[in-house]
Amino acid sequence: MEALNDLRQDIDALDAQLAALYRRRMDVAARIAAVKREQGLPVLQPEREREIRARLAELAAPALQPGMQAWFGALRAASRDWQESSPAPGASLRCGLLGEHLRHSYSPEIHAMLGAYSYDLFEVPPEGLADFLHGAAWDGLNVTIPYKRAVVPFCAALSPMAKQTGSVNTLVRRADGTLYGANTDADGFRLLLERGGGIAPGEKALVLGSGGASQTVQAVLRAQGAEVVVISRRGPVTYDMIEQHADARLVVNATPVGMYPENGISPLDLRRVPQCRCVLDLVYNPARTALLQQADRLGLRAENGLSMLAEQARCAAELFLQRPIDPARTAAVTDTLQKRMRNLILIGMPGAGKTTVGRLLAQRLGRDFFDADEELERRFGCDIPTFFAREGEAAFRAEETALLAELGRRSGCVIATGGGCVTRPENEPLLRQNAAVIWLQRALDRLPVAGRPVSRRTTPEALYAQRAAAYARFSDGTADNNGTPDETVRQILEAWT
Ligand SMILES: Nc1ncnc2c1ncn2[C@@H]1O[C@H](COP(=O)(O)OP(=O)(O)O)[C@@H](O)[C@H]1O
Ligand SMILES: O=C(O)C1=C[C@@H](OP(=O)(O)O)[C@@H](O)[C@H](O)C1
Ligand SMILES: [Mg+2]
Repeated sequence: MEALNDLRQDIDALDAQLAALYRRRMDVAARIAAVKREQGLPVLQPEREREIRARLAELAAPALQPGMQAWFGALRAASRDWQESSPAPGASLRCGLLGEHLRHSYSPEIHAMLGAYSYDLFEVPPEGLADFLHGAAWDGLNVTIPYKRAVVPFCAALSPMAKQTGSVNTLVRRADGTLYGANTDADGFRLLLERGGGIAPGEKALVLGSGGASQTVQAVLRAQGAEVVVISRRGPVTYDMIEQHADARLVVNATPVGMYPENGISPLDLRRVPQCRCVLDLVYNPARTALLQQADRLGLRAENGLSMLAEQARCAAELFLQRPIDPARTAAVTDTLQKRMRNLILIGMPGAGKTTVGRLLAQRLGRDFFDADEELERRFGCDIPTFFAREGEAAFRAEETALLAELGRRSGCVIATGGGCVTRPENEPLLRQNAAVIWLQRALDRLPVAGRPVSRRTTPEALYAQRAAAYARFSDGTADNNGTPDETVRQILEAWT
């Protein structure tokens, strides 16, 4: 007979090993929790649970199965509780954006995708700046206008780029309480430049504007060996001297010209820079400024400032958290933001379902909905046939264009247009500046004509022949509306959100 005590020693030793394995298992579980959190995955994934149970079934004799499955089931439940409650790294950090007047900022949204820290907007008047920086309300900050230079004297140490440009957009309070200032706008612009195809040493780049953002852009371009010419209204090289730099290969807009709500204005006619192959606009609202739309038309590479915004935030988050964040996250953040910011605009034949599908789509997305025709009827104080009869089509089109200019500069809305909005070429940039424009298609014999003055004076076939090319030119893609409105909405959600 074996001695009971010896056997108990064996059991105790095994328990000690199991306890050590348990600790290791929980450590791995916490790391899994961090990855899941970063990827937005739930802790419990039933598919994975099924897989594990099937695998365990192979690992013990049938007689041991019930007990072992129960035991591992309890282990996994404890692991899930642990994953739910394990604190995310940085969860206790208080970060935010420092500025004087912070209007709508995308930074809280972006940082929510990058880390678990809190992120607030800190509006501080100039006379309160020193107290705020010395105060205890924050651990890490992004800095914006007008403080990027003003915070430099408060820093005990600066990153090389912050030192070189005299501009700080990221501040962290270090363990010893002193402040470290960095310029991650430079990282952001480096990425934007790369997306635009880069610049070769000796190539000429025109930088529009001479303010803070321009200083950072210039420093990055010079570091890559570019010949930088700064164009500004009052500097040594003004806009009327551009022809002397017609050999420039790259144009960077570092002015706020064309930025919301001043949409539609361009700082420069790109035809004056005939050798240019790429245009980078630091503006990201609207997504396609007048400058970038012209670049598109001329067949040039064109990039807005959204990826720069996302990359400067990712690099700032690395400093807040003191750990690396996968560079691929920038593309994911940019994509999410771009989809959230842009309008979804429906165009297409009268009666194709723009109003019906648009309203439903907005409802599904929880977005604001605007129907151009309804909006005009409200303004006219009468329905569209009455307005057509009284004022004529030209007057209607003029009002429609003015309305599209207003609606087109919004963000994140669903907009149903009137079927004839493609008859005026000037409406195209208004619609496209900040939107995915979707051509809604429905069989011509299903289109109603009642209440539609244009449809009543012609046939759907003739109207379609007149307009099809314009619908194609104005749109980024199509959606088929021959099924139910629900099906059409699903198609659009799938492809465009
Ligand atoms: N997918 C669909 N299935 C059935 N009827 C539809 C569908 N889409 C639109 N309709 C109907 O067609 C008519 C015209 O739709 P509407 O949304 O007013 O078109 P639009 O705004 O493009 O002129 C409405 O009576 C609407 O209910
Ligand atoms: O096709 C057109 O020229 C028009 C279409 C109508 O809108 P729907 O497309 O919503 O019917 C309305 O804007 C107006 O009657 C002119
Ligand atoms: Mg309509």
